[in-house]
Amino acid sequence: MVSMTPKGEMVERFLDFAARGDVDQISIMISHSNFLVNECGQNGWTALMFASRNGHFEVVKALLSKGCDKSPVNKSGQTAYDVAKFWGHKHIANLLANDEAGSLERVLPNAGPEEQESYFSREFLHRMSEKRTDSQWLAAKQSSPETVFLLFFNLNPLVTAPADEAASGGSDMKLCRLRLPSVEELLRRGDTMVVFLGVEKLPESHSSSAQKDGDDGLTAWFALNTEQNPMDHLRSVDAQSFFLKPPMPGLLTLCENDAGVLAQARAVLAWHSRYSFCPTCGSATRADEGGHKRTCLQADCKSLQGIHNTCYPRVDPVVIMLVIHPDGNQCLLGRKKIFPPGMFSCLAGFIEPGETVEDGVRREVQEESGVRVGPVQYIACQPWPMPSSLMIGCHAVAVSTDITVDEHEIEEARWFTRQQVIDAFVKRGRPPFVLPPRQAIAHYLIKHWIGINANL
Ligand SMILES: NC(=O)C1=CN([C@@H]2O[C@H](COP(=O)(O)OP(=O)(O)OC[C@H]3O[C@@H](n4cnc5c(N)ncnc54)[C@H](OP(=O)(O)O)[C@@H]3O)[C@@H](O)[C@H]2O)C=CC1
Ligand SMILES: [Mg+2]
Ligand SMILES: [Mg+2]
Ligand SMILES: [Mg+2]
Ligand SMILES: [Zn+2]
Repeated sequence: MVSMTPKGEMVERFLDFAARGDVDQISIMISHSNFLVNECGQNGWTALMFASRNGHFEVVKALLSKGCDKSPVNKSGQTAYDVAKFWGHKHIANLLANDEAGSLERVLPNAGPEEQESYFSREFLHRMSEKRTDSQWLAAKQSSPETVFLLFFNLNPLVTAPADEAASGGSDMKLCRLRLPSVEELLRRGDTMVVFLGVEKLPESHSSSAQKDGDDGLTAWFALNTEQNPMDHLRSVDAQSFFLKPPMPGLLTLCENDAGVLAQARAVLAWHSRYSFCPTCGSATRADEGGHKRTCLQADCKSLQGIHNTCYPRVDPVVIMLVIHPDGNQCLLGRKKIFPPGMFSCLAGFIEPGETVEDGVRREVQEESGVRVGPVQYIACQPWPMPSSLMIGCHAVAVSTDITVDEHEIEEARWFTRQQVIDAFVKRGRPPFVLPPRQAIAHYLIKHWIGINANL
């Protein structure tokens, strides 16, 4: 054991008071020895970092009032602000945020605390769920020339490429917005699935004076899916349009604006194609409520009693997590055999019945990598229409570091340093690995981690 100088001992005592939130002792010690406010202990942490880690607002305030410097970083490159933010002490982070030393947010503007818009999450339609039971209104909208129809063939959407495909690098595909004359024949066919998606949101200035002849002036959108080739039944469709497949990576090539409505439509249509018979008794079912419900036709079926949740479209919750090494300076990424060469991503897994998000994170990480996880923090989520997952994105702190991969699920898992991750982002030299695509929440979780670690 290395012996400490009297000054070193005093610093450690001061830091201990800060970590424990003892504002009285902190104030007494500062009044005798003001230099303590900027001292760091053997592990490289200042009193401000300890107080920020443990959420001691009064200590942070006392330290700041004595002119303590907010800019020092610990061995992981984190300021006190980063530490407060990571551990979810927002009021402390706000107090520290006025610091000119700031964080990487200026460099990585997406790393802010505001709600994150993810690919597949943009909603430009108002779902108008109250209209799903209004069959007259739905029928009127289905025969209106203003109505927009999106067409799917075996769940693959009809799209057009941007005019200058080369310039857009093959992305920014647009969903074809078809009108009634194009799809009239398909609508008459009994095997076409029809789902009401919503109406276009109106500008604030819209008033009821826009209504004419009993028309509410709202533009409705529907999604259609067929399992028979629809080409012979379509009229006046752009010759350049085509069905986008396979879904991965095809669906990631849509423009941001269309990705959200695609996610909504595809998930509901996929549910219809997988649940055409009653999952309880096997009888035939009928699509109701604008395609948002399936009702069993067997009058005494159990599915019609109590909470008949089998009758509604499914959403499967999936946890996806960036696991951070106990040293704060490395993260755990894995690769599945089906990933493109060199790509590593966050671990992920389906939540099991009766499980919390936090427990799901701990179980999946341990199953797939053998690493044990302590604190878990929710970061952001993303609908993932393959076919209808909701990705719940978290950061999680490891409490063990040895890796044993479950070879059925993961080919390899490795700890990568922050520097290696940054090299992968900026593609410096020969990057040590390839990041998941920017449209995937895994990409955001990794970027967010770099963003909350300032001063890199
Ligand atoms: N947006 C993003 O950034 C990312 C999205 N994902 C998505 O997350 C989802 C889940 O990730 P994944 O690692 O595969 O999950 P898991 O680790 O839970 O493993 C999936 C396997 O578990 C079985 N399984 C258990 N429960 C379910 C369930 N409720 N539904 C389906 N299969 C189940 C299946 O086995 P079997 O097939 O043998 O029956 C499946 O292959 C996938 O859809 C994946 O595409 C994953 C990573 C990144
Ligand atoms: Mg798993
Ligand atoms: Mg998994
Ligand atoms: Mg699983
Ligand atoms: Zn039934």
